[in-house]
Amino acid sequence: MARVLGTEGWRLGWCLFLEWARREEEQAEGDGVVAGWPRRREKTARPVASLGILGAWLQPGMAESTEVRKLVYLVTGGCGFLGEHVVRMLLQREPRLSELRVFDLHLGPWLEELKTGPVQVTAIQGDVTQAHEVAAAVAGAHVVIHAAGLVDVFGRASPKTIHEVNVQGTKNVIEACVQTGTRFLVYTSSMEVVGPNIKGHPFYRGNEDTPYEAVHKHPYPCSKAQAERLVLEANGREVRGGLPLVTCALRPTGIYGEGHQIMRDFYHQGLRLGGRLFRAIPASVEHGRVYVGNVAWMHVLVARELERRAALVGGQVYFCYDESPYKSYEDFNMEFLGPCGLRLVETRLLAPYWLLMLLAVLNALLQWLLRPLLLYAPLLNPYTLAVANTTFTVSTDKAQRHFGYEPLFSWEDSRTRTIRWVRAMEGSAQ
Ligand SMILES: NC(=O)C1=CN([C@@H]2O[C@H](COP(=O)(O)OP(=O)(O)OC[C@H]3O[C@@H](n4cnc5c(N)ncnc54)[C@H](O)[C@@H]3O)[C@@H](O)[C@H]2O)C=CC1
Ligand SMILES: CC(C)CCC[C@@H](C)[C@H]1CC[C@H]2[C@@H]3[C@H](O)CC4=CC(=O)CC[C@]4(C)[C@H]3CC[C@]12C
Repeated sequence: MARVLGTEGWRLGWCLFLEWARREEEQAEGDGVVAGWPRRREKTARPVASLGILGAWLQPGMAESTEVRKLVYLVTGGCGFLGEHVVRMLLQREPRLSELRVFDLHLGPWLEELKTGPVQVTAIQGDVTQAHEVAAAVAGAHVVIHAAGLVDVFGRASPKTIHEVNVQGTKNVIEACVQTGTRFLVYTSSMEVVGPNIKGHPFYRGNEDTPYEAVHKHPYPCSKAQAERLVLEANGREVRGGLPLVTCALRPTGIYGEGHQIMRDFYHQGLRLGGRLFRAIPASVEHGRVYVGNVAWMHVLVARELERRAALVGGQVYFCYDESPYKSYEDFNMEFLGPCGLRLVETRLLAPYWLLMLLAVLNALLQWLLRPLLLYAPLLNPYTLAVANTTFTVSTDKAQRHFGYEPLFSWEDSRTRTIRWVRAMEGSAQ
């Protein structure tokens, strides 16, 4: 990551240093936001001041860097499936990072190994529904990537809890930015904000401007849609110090890759069924998927560009896309599970759609009946069946046009990495 300074590098380094010194000086004079960046907490406010003018170049691991490390990022939900990839991507690809705060309800042990590098990694165990915890974590951060959320379409959590985490949690993040002077906020939204809708209308290779009747009933897409609206409406609000908040929302389709719990579930189910999975969804139904590394990369890129291209990117939504092929949900999973020894058995004649819907409704009924005794939350319910059974794919270049996004991982890379991860799971069928 660190590059050796040549003549050009020194010139660039010197310019960056002057700009850094100017901002530090302005920050020391005023109480609040200066030149786009808010004041940092005292603990991290002047990490190099005592080392003198060349202090920044003398920090371990920074001596040869062309960039001055000065930015503080906060990732909420940083220990989740996507969050972990965002955290690792920031450490690898954001050379201006000085501190990375990882905020999550449940902290992962893997965070420990990240604490030895040049970036200060601060693990914060906290709850987004608690405004004071969020404000304390946000204070002094330059950029917030808000990926925390309750991803539940199986009826594990109550609609109230989903709303509290996804909507109230997002409100808390926005208010914390406003109160503390943090100017840049990236929200992890979802394709579910658009669809599939309850009428089962197809969305075929659509983009951000494709008209679609977005009607939600399920608590998860409802909450994501509300939270996304709050984030976009907050764009331009004045934050502490007088400068405007710049926000945007990324809408991934179905994310896959290392750490994907549902892929793990399908894999283990296949093993239990003697290496077989039974097709439930017609192969002709296309379901949009995107590799987690590319979703993380898009977050890192847009966060970087929010200041420079505030007028263009602020208040915008972007589908998260890459080169993953358009396939049905099950056929796509077989791209990884097939090479790991599972096969997809064709059962269309045995399991027509009406039968699947009947089973899904029965599951929902059982869930309701058993709720006082135990939590029954199978993958198949009327909502998941409708989502899996409705074509929903995106085709867009908006992120490429607005902030230069190109997938970092090719389809071949994404596939290879995911297969390697499945194979590494205990009890591989190979
Ligand atoms: N998995 C997918 O296919 C997609 C996910 N998304 C969105 O991406 C984001 C991340 O999702 P995943 O990584 O898949 O889910 P995940 O469940 O693996 O990660 C979410 C993280 O948020 C944390 N969290 C939950 N409640 C919290 C609270 N009250 N306070 C603090 N942290 C809390 C969890 O502990 C978890 O680490 C979510 O906002 C989700 O809506 C969007 C599109 C697709
Ligand atoms: C045999 C069954 C019919 C197959 C069930 C598969 C389902 C569990 C999954 C099919 C589509 C998935 C959803 C989709 O990828 C979009 C999503 C976006 C999000 O923001 C959160 C996750 C999810 C709702 C995802 C959940 C699992 C499926 C419903």
